[in-house]
Amino acid sequence: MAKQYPLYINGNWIETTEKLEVIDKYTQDTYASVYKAGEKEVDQAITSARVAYKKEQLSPYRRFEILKRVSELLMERKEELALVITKEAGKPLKQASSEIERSAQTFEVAAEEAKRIHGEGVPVEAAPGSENRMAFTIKVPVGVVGAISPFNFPLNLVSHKVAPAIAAGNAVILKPASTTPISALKLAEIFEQAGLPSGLFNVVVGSGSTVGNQMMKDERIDLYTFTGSAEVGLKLKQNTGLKKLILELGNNSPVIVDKDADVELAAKTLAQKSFAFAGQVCISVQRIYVHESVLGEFQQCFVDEVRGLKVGDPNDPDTDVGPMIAEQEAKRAENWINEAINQGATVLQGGQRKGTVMQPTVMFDVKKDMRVVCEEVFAPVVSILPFDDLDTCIDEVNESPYGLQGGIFTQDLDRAFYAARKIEVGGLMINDASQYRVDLMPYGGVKDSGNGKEGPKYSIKEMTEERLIVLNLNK
Ligand SMILES: NC(=O)c1ccc[n+]([C@@H]2O[C@H](COP(=O)([O-])OP(=O)(O)OC[C@H]3O[C@@H](n4cnc5c(N)ncnc54)[C@H](O)[C@@H]3O)[C@@H](O)[C@H]2O)c1
Ligand SMILES: O=C[C@H](O)CS(=O)(=O)O
Repeated sequence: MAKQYPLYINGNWIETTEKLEVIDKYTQDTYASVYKAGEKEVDQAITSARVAYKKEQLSPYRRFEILKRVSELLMERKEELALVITKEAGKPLKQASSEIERSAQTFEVAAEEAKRIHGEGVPVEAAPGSENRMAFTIKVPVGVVGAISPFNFPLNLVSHKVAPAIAAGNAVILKPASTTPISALKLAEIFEQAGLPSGLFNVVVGSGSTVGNQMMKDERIDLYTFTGSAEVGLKLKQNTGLKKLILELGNNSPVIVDKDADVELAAKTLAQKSFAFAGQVCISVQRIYVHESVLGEFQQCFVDEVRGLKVGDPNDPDTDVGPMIAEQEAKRAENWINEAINQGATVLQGGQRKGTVMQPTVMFDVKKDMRVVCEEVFAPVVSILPFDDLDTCIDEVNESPYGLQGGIFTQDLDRAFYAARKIEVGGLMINDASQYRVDLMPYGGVKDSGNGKEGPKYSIKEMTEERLIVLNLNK
């Protein structure tokens, strides 16, 4: 029988009357089931977070110790946890293992940051009439953080919310994606083992329209941190009133291969990185703008590399591209490809789908208003778009409503920096794919890709308030 996972509320493992099945995304068999949170459980989770926040004022050093221990335990349980991600998300094993390592890093960095939370001196004595005053700020936690996470990095994107929230002294209620909730429940086990007091971390599983909806309307949550689609991000913005809201949303990442690029480096890097987790990564390369003078060389090398990717069973340690999260998503990608073909596009490689597995696909002869180009494809599909003038290319790059990360391959520093100033993104990679991310760096988008930054140091800034203290002295 498939393993059953209870919810984690106030340090207790809770079984409810309804269960949700978690499917193995490759075999489509039932992998596990999870007890679903109803209104009562969501309410209990928020109440216990509020109570624990008031009661459990952990010192920064204690927060450091707990988060450091979580990081160690993640590494100790790496194999088991990687397998969970492979089953519940369909992520190829080697990419799932790397997610565990990254998650351990996220916790380690957050642990260190817990010891560096401080305010600053404010020179109020410089203002006329304030000569006898001194002032400084302190950083205080926001209180209760409501976190809602997507399916594609079920552990590390949860870690990016929970680790900084705890480092900053907050309590958390997490709603993971209902397709991939097991990693989050495993994290709760690890927190318990690491000694986090009850109530500071709670996991409630259920759909967006029930659990998510209830969370976003509850006045007792002080800050929301959401990663997911722009569509749901907008709903949160419309429903969370004046509460603080961090939004990490979608993208359709551009990368430019300029006339003086190291074409082989560009082609190999982009082929290796663009199809990771079947393109279901928010910073996946989607639009590759290639200078006409290097187009032939790039295309040949890129397509050859893509042909070498191993596609299929995510349990195979050599697999590069596994299944998508659901057949309906793979069918959507297939429809977008066919729609582009009907409008004149050609397929240089791939294009076929078998169940949930979509072949890594390279499109050419595309137009900028085709969905595979202008919307977020979130599938293993990239388009090659030729250009001859860098300014016109940058204008086209910036026509996208999104702006998370992008890239440019060039050996000309002037052109690289020119592009860095002009391209409207949260992060630009020079001589790398848009997918570059290490967990300590500031990460977040502009325009419809959201607002606020993640990366422990930056999330802690978002998840604390700066309080001013002024001393009125006699002399
Ligand atoms: N910018 C980033 O850092 C980043 C990272 C990963 C994924 N993403 C984006 O996430 C999307 C894919 O993930 P997804 O399909 O899980 O996204 P999604 O928006 O469908 O779901 C994200 C989360 O929101 C919940 N949700 C759904 N409807 C809700 C509602 N009405 N109220 C409250 N919560 C609700 C879901 O249950 C899930 O937990 C892509 O657009 C991708 O680009 C962005
Ligand atoms: O899907 C988007 C993620 O933010 C990518 S990563 O985990 O940061 O690499």
